[in-house]
Amino acid sequence: MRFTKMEGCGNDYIYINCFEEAVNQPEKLAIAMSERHFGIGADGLVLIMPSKKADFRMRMFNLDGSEGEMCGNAVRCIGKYVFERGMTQNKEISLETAGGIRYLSLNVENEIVKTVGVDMGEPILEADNIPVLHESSPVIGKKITVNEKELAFTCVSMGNPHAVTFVEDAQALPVEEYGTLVEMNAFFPNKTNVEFVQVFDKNHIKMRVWERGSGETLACGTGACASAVAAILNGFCDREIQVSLLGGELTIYWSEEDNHVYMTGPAAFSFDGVWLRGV
Ligand SMILES: N[C@H](CCC[C@H](N)C(=O)O)C(=O)O
Repeated sequence: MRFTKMEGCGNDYIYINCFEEAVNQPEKLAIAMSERHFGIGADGLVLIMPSKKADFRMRMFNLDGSEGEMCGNAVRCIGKYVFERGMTQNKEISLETAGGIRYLSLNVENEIVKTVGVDMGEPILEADNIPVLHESSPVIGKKITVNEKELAFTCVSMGNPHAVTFVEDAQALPVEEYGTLVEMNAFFPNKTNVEFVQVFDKNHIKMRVWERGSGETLACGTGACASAVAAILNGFCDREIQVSLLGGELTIYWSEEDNHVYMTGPAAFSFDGVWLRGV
């Protein structure tokens, strides 16, 4: 089975073109391929598929085999993939995901996709729809105790669930220890992705992420959007924010006009390969 390794800000997935390859057990394949010693090594698996509702369809699986509804970094990578591999000539592309249809806008120079802008839609702030167990919406400052330390979370769904907390020093934080505890906390019926955010100024934040089903990754596109929305809701930032991640930079803009969140950032090919094991 042919595959392609791509990354967006260091958030790396294995991409399979399902117009050419058949994948029968994506959950198992995600676990096998994502494993670094017996597999390829990645944060998970992404399938590029035909769609009845949009130009293309994406399914994404975390490294533990669980399916995520949305993935911002993968959405940008798919834009680069389908354009540069001749699957479309369009620079405006619609993509069906389990979290809704997303609209991509490719910035192309000499037939190379330099960056991809994505209309990530409206952030979901109703507790029941994130979902998080909480009496009121929006969910701002929800207290969760991890290892005897109380943290306050702002909860946002970008199609997939995120819990964002603001910290003094993101670099010094025990992200793995705190991340697991929050991901698994009973307040989150579908578990959650967890973001630790340090505010530099009104237009610049740093984010580390603990991803549901994958652990700490170098970046998370939906997490960057959720963190920007949370920073704005808490009055820390203006509507255009640069998000510095361990693996790169994203620009997020939450429009007052249409309430949509817009993400712009890079996408890159790493290598093509052929998978020789089963699942
Ligand atoms: N890294 C992805 C998000 C994956 C989310 C996944 N871990 C989930 O279970 O929701 C991003 O760039 O948006």
